[in-house]
Parts: sequence; structure tokens; C-alpha cells
Amino acid sequence: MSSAPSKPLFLTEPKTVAIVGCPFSGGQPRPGVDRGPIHLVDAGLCDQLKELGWEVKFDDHHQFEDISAASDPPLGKLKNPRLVSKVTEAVAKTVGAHARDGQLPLTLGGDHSLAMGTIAGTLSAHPDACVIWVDAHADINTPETTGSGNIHGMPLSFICSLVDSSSLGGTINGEPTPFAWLDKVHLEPGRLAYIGLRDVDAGEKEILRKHKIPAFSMHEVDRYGIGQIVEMALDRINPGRDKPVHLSFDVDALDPTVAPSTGTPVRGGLTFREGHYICERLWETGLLVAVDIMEVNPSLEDEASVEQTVAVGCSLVRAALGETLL
Ligand SMILES: NC(=[NH2+])NCCC[C@H](N)C(=O)O
Ligand SMILES: [Mn+2]
Ligand SMILES: [Mn+2]
Repeated sequence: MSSAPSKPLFLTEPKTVAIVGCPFSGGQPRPGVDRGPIHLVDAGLCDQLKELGWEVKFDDHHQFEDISAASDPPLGKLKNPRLVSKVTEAVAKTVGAHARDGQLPLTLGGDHSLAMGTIAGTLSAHPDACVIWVDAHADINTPETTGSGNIHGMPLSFICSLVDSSSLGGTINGEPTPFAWLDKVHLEPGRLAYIGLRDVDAGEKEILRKHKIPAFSMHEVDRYGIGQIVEMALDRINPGRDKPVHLSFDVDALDPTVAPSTGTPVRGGLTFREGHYICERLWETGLLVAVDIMEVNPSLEDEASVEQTVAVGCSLVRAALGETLL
């Protein structure tokens, strides 16, 4: 039995999706992920969403070219800190403005550092929002625990205030510390839940334990099945099923056989259906207020793999925006 199509509780009518294309790759080293959003839109995503009954707002992809950080030496271990900070601040403003207008911002990445911006934007409109983070990785390294220095492995430590931005240097040559704009942004770690984890760094495991962050790895998905896992995640962060939900979906949560064209693939991931089920169920709650689809990299693997990954990205979005199987 399938339940009646749900009415989105926090969006205004007519339901409007605002596509925020973010051609950005500065949170990690592999070129090409900046072309993810262009491929997703070129695959016909806007028309697909109109077909589902949405008003679609898409002006153009974000123009990050005018955001330059000509000189952006590492800050401690952090790579491209100024650039990532400026780009994510701009994304936070765009996403926040759409969300405050009662629209559903759909952010297309780009690398997952962008989620600093998307979640900050969501929280500016929906301060009591919670986050479902679907990923092979926990992306909660701090500037201290990171091994790679790639900021796409760290957005949640900034959002959950596990980083003291003054620890990043106060002022540098009179220039304010990057990420100072995030100082007032705060997601309680108990309002974040993970699904799909299988490649979590030792320092991250410690953070998850210390802050009792609900985390459902592939082991738990195998044990309980995806249907129960989504309810278990919601029970932890949204027991009354009454708070807005932000879904941040890294396509590397899916098994590499399902979504091959991504920068940090890890075997043993979610099946096609498990990934889609998460999106369908969250739509069904009526609580979804924002969606991110991240880390599609069309310059990795062969042409067929790229096409497959882009198509999966589009169908995850449709599932999260109300496409039903019957
Ligand atoms: N968004 C991603 N794909 N993140 C991968 C992060 C990998 C690793 N944990 C790191 O911090 O570098
Ligand atoms: Mn990942
Ligand atoms: Mn990620």
C-alpha cells in the first residue's frame, strides 16, 4: 500500500524548487566535480521536475568566478580555506533566501564542502531543522583531525561548532579569519543523522562517539534493512516527525557499481533502491525543506559511467521531490 502523496508542510504554494547549481571543486583535489551541476541540468532535470508538478526556478549556475582568492595558502592543514569560505558563504545566502521564501532549495554540487553553505542557509530559514546526511564518509573531520586537508571531509565540524574559528588564526595579515561568518551558525550534533557510512576516519569515529551522533553505517543497513533504518534515524533526530528536514546526499553513498563517477568511491555501498527509498520516504514525511546532491564528477570513469551517475543523480532528486513508483 502506498500512502497518499504528501503535502509539504513547510513550503508555500505553488510548490517551488529553486535549483542552486554550484560548479565548485575547491574542497577537494580532483578536477571535474565542478561540472557535476552542469551535467545534471543538461540531462533535463528542470523539465523532469516540472513534470512532477513543481514550479522550477533556475536562473543559472552560481558564478563563482568573481569570487577569487588569488593567494590562498593552506591554513594549518586546510586547503583553499579562503576560497571555500567565500563560496560557501555565497551559497548560504542564496539557499537561505530561497528557503525564507518558502521554496525548496535544491543544491547541485560540486564537492561536499558546499554543504557548509547549504545547511547554514537552511538553518537561517528553519532554525529547528535537522539533517539527514547520506554518505560513505562522515565529513566531520576538524582542522586538527583531518588527514587530507580537503575541506569536503570537514563541513559538519564547522556546522556543528566543533571548530573554533579563532583557532584558525584570528586575523591573518589584517584579513579576517575565513569561516568567521559561520561563528553564529550551529547545528546541534543530536540533530544530525548519518546513513550509509563505511569509510570513517579514526578521529571522526571519536567525534561521533563523543557527541553521540546517530550514525547508521552499511552494517546497520544490512542488519535492519533500509526501511527500518530511515525510521530509526528520524526517531533519533525528529521523533515527533514535525521538524523540517534537510537532506544532504553524497552520491558516493551509493555503491560504485551504481554511481561510479565520483571522486572518493568506496565499495559496499547503498543499492539503487536503498538510495531512492531514503529520498522517497523523506518526501513522504512532508518535512523536507532542502536537498543537496553532491560529488557527481563527470570527468571520472568512462562515458557510460558518467551518464549512469548523472541519471542516478536526477532520479534521486525526483524521488526526493515526490516521484512515486505507482
Ligand atoms: N565528501 C567526501 N567525498 N568526503 C571524503 C572525505 C574523505 C576523508 N575522510 C577526508 O577527510 O579527506
Ligand atoms: Mn562521501
Ligand atoms: Mn560527502
